[in-house]
Amino acid sequence: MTQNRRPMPLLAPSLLAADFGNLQAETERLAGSAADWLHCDVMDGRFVPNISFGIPVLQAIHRHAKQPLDVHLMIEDPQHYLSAFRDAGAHNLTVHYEACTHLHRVIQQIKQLGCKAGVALNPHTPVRVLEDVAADLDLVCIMSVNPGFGGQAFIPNTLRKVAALKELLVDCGSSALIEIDGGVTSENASALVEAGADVLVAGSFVFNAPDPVATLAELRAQLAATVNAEEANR
Ligand SMILES: O=C(CO)[C@@H](O)[C@H](O)COP(=O)(O)O
Repeated sequence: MTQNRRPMPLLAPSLLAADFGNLQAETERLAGSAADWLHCDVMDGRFVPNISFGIPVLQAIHRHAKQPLDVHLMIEDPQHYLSAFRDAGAHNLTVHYEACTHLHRVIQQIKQLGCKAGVALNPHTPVRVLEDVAADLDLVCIMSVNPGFGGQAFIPNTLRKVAALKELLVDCGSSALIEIDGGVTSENASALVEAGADVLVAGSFVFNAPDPVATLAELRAQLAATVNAEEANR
């Protein structure tokens, strides 16, 4: 029996770590890079103890972006703002499990808007809470730091969580991608992909590097080697 080749993991640099004074240049320089998506962190100062940017800034990023915008809403009551973020250019809309009383309804709303629907889980939230919505999801984002700030240390328990989520998605017949967000570097990227991650978000590792475009290319090459080695051992 022939087994399907695993798709290459996607890279989503987080613009939270970019130079906000030069967002046009920061976005444009990623145009020809190994970035598959541009990760945009929206924070409201309520769900998380920080405020980043909102709809007008997302609109501005979208004007200059060549890649789809992967929008991570770290906000309370996201249901009130979904269509505004879609209109501003969001391709993926990810809401937090912890911020949604009526999560199933919010997921349906995102899909009705024509966006890909994602749910993010804080580090303390077990993956099993997604059992009854997994089949409807396009993306599950596992937070590997506590949300709110860039530049934090990766939480090692994430690796166990990725494997548990992979199992849950298979059991539920879900084709949702597994995204990891927070503290991702070349040190943990291969282990994350081996555990089952499909999308890696990296902020400070990319933007604090002397050459973010070269860093993305190196990460892409590293992950290609990881996947190829995995295929060779199957
Ligand atoms: O959502 C968040 C933080 O809340 C992340 O997207 C960070 O922006 C990732 O940044 P690094 O941990 O890679 O610096």
